[in-house]
Amino acid sequence: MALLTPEDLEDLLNKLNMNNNIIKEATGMDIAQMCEAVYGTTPSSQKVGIVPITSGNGIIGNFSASLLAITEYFGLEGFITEHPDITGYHQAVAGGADIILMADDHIFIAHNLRNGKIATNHVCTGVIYSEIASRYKHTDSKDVLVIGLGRVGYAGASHLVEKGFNVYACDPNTDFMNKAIEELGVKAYDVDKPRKFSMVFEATPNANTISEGMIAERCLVSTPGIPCALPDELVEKYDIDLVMEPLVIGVAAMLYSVF
Ligand SMILES: N[C@@H](CCCCNC(=O)[C@H]1CCC=N1)C(=O)O
Ligand SMILES: [Mg+2]
Repeated sequence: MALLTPEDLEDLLNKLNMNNNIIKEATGMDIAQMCEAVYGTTPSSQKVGIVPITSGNGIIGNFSASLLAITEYFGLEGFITEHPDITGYHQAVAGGADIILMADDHIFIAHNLRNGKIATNHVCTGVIYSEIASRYKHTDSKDVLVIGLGRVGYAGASHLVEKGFNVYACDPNTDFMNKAIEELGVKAYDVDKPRKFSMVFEATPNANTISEGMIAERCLVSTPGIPCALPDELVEKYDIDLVMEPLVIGVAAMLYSVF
């Protein structure tokens, strides 16, 4: 899984506001409304404890600070514990946190200590970005293209199938592809028989995974990015609404999913 870098997290709130405007324009809803629609919840002044974790590659600069910024963006009180790891976890609980946010290199969780709900970043990221793609208002198609069937892509494809969309998917990993066909009933996107989609959800660690044959003249591409799935020439040539932000939108979904 691609680990965030401090550079990915620079200028986070500007990126959030920019993407929120694109989401509003393309779907008629902002990110808070979208999260509320998906999870049926709203914030109610929960206190969020953010615990830095030193395992694996260790603490990522700006990561905890980004989580605090996101928490406050949604009107919640947040705090970063002075210590990491177990000592930090103890400080978060003793400090009255209702929700704990913490991540090692494999799993990033939100855990609500009051109602027991727990969420992961990879599932919530897949769900919210695929939801954004599916709500594109400039189409009446039910076809959505999902590029990438790893932990994030699979969660998004599953969400779209549940919502009744026609999901076409592609992933170079045939095991991932077969699993999604068998378990979700997605159709394999056939590069030899290109179809042009107005709604695309991409979740891969590679650049330029979207080719010209895949997209309609006017389309919405929704992706956590890192790197960008769209080649520059396509962005110039077509009228593409691109929703691409590496962390905040996924964390917003995590919080709403445990309220
Ligand atoms: N242990 C570190 C955080 C490690 C987060 C690694 N996970 C990712 O980078 C995932 C989360 C969203 C996108 N990639 C710390 O507490 O500072
Ligand atoms: Mg990507």
